[in-house]
Amino acid sequence: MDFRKLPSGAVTLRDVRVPGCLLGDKAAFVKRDIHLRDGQISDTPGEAVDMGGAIVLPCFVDMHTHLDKGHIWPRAANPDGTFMGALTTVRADSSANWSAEDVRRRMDFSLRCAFAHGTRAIRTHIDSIAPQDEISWPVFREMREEWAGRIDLQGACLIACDRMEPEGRFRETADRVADAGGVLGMVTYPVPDLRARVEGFLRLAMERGLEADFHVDETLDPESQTLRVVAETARDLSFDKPITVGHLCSLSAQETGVAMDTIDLVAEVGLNVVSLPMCNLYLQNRHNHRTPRKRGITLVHEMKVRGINVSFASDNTRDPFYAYGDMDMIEVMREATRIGHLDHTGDDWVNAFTANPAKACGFAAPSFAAGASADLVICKARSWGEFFARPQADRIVVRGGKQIDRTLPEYSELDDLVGVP
Ligand SMILES: Nc1ccnc(=O)[nH]1
Repeated sequence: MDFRKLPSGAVTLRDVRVPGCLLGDKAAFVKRDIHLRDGQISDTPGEAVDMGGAIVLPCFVDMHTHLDKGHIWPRAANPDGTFMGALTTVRADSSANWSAEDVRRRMDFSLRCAFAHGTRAIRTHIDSIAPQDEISWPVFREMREEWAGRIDLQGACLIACDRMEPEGRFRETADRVADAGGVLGMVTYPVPDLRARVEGFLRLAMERGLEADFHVDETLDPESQTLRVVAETARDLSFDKPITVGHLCSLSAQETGVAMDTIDLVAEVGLNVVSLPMCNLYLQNRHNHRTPRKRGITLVHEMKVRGINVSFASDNTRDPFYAYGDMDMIEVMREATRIGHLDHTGDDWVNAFTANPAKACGFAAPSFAAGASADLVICKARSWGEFFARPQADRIVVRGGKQIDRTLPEYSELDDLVGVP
């Protein structure tokens, strides 16, 4: 198997393995040949290439990112690695530096990384405390257009619940989001009038026909139970668009009965869950010079058995909320598998990086059927053991039937924006 170059015309990938769960098959992998022709998966063979049993995955969906914050680290490092350190550092940097040009160049950098690693669709949160919404949303719209056909982009506004005034300036932000075809997003903390705020927020979404996406309980304080308020309010309002809830770290610190009761409610209301294990591992349970004891990942196994649509995503990249990351969903798979013990628990977790996030966000479902767009990631691994043992840096990414150039952008491109390390 030549892992450098596929032929440029119609091709048959001979002897590849597709995860069975992506084909509705119970087997861990299904061995088959895949024909690519005219940009699509085809029934008609092309030039045969022996792939030696390589795993083929559909391109990834990264449903929770922050492209507007990406790569500010060199000029805005988190001083102590904590959540508060992240919040205050980002606030200062955004008010000082987030011009349209600054946001555009950093977003484009992240999109090029994501594309090179094999991601085809991304939802990004966009910090939208006025007046930043006026700067970042037009940039997002430009980028979405520029990247159409390579990466499908969705935007969700991001604002803390105590800054979100449903009768005030936030109405304008909601209009801007609606006008851009975006998703209404908010961070929930345990504030005294949270229920009224969530209700006001969801009513704004309903009036505009918008989906909702919440950052919820990103803390290990077991008393932070805003997930219940989001679920109950959505149920009481009969909110009928998809809702995504992200983080949910505090569930992992709560007494089991309390947490399970809340998860049952999440299943009943049909919320989509996205876990961000890399960012959680970085920020949660951090006290300098003390070894962390907790991982912060939400209760993904308990959710999965209850039929909740569970996904994983990148979250932040090289910013104060997460110092590392490269928009690489195979890194997310590797880390999530280690952090959350996704191994030894069945063979269908790959859905949580492909089909589940597509469903949560309404992106096209991955498909290996003839006629589907040929958007594939091919790895030099014949089992999950081989797959997870290496970073798959030599993967092939095929988009629209063609192998893409996977060269990553150089960090030095951003030196004039963010400083030289
Ligand atoms: N984990 C995060 C919470 C809030 N904002 C972010 O950018 N990231």
